Amino acid sequence: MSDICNFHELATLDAEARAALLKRSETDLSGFIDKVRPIIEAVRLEGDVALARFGRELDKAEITPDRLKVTEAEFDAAFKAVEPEVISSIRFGISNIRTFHEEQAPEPMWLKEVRPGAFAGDRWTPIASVALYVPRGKGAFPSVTMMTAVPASVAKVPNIAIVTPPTADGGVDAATLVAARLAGVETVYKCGGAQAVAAVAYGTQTVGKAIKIVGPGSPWLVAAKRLLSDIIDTGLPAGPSEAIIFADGTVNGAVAALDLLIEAEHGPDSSAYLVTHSREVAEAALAALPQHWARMTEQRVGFSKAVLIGKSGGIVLTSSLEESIDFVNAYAPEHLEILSTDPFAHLGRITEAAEVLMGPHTPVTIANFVLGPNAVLPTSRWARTYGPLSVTDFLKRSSIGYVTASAYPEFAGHARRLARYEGFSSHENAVSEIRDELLKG
Ligand SMILES: NC(=O)c1ccc[n+]([C@@H]2O[C@H](COP(=O)([O-])OP(=O)(O)OC[C@H]3O[C@@H](n4cnc5c(N)ncnc54)[C@H](O)[C@@H]3O)[C@@H](O)[C@H]2O)c1
Ligand SMILES: N[C@H](CO)Cc1c[nH]c[nH+]1
Ligand SMILES: [Zn+2]
Repeated sequence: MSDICNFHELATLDAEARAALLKRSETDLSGFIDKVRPIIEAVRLEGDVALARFGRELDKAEITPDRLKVTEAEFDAAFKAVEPEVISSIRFGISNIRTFHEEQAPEPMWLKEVRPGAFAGDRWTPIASVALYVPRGKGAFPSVTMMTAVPASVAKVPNIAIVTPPTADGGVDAATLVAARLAGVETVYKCGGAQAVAAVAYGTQTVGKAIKIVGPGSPWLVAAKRLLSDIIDTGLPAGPSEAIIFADGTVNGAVAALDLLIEAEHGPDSSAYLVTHSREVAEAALAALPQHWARMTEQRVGFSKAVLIGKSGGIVLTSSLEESIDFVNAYAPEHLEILSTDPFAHLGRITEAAEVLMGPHTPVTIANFVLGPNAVLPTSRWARTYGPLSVTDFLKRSSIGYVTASAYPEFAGHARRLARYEGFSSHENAVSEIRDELLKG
């Protein structure tokens, strides 16, 4: 055992203790649900006044109802406030994220001739409106702005708005505004957490109603999305960040420790494990933690220590490579690093992970910010059914069908028979001789 980081030897754990390792802070949201219910109701009834009040109470921001929308002047000031080098890195990230998402975008329409003279396919069109949630509690997230705004813009959504908590001075994080404008989004509202979800679900005097909200956030946001999911599409479930560093023993354990700390530093509600069957790697990682903590800020040391000695983090020493892979698949992490000199040797057996980052030169940080794939990813084991945020989250699909006169008789015959079997007389009539006669006359 270690007092700086959990060290679980998997073979020594019973089934209950193993199952506990798979839990996340989001697994039980009951404490948050009850507290966000009145926030949602207040925003529904009072609109902007409630948004400003919660901004003052929860974000400790100097915010008033008339300042909820970011102005042109605030955007311009943001470009002056952010260092040119940071703006250049935002441009670099946006360019890669755009390249990735343009490649990912489906063809606007395809049609296949399923039988001679009969065609069927899909058409994709943008959703009418979307709100992008950019967190601002335990950090600033221009990267989340890039990751949500770029695919929305590639999808050509006509109404895109960002919602993000106000800063103490009643503004918005400057780099978030820079990223928004460079990604093509000009509407930004200063509200966060549950009140932001309620604002875009119901609309307020200032905040426009949206039909969908995407973007990650704290359990406050996740709880509100759950409560409002009947009236707004809440997209993929993206809560507190989490990662598994899966090491096969071919890369130095100190590197594994370095990467274990990446997502562990988001907050005490995050989850982070190093999973390896190599005792040497596990012990080297444990030994390296203090030297890495010595180079981190006090706040991030506090968060990552809380994760690594808490219920959702630490080092997991397995008895074989197979057992490591089974653990990874059972955990279904948001981010997975395959820390190996031959990562592709393992990729085929990893089936449950929202993002798989290959080899020692692809740490989570690079994918979080600038690689191109989307870093808004499903958490809390939702990677078993959801993928990363993508262009298709901002589009909807319609089926297209077209039967020509020459193909019609064969299709009508089969459809008629099935309509009669199911007992739908109107369905049957519509493909009977009645139609032939009406079309002739
Ligand atoms: N899954 C992903 O793709 C992904 C990406 C980036 C970040 N994240 C995660 O998003 C989260 C961001 O969280 P955050 O806290 O930094 O920002 P946040 O914006 O989600 O949360 C801050 C908001 O929480 C609300 N809040 C705080 N205390 C409250 C209280 N007592 N009662 C009611 N509401 C309260 C406030 O409205 C505040 O504006 C982190 O957990 C991070 O790990 C996830
Ligand atoms: N790790 C986050 C997704 O889980 C993305 C991010 C942005 N900034 C830092 N990290
Ligand atoms: Zn991160």
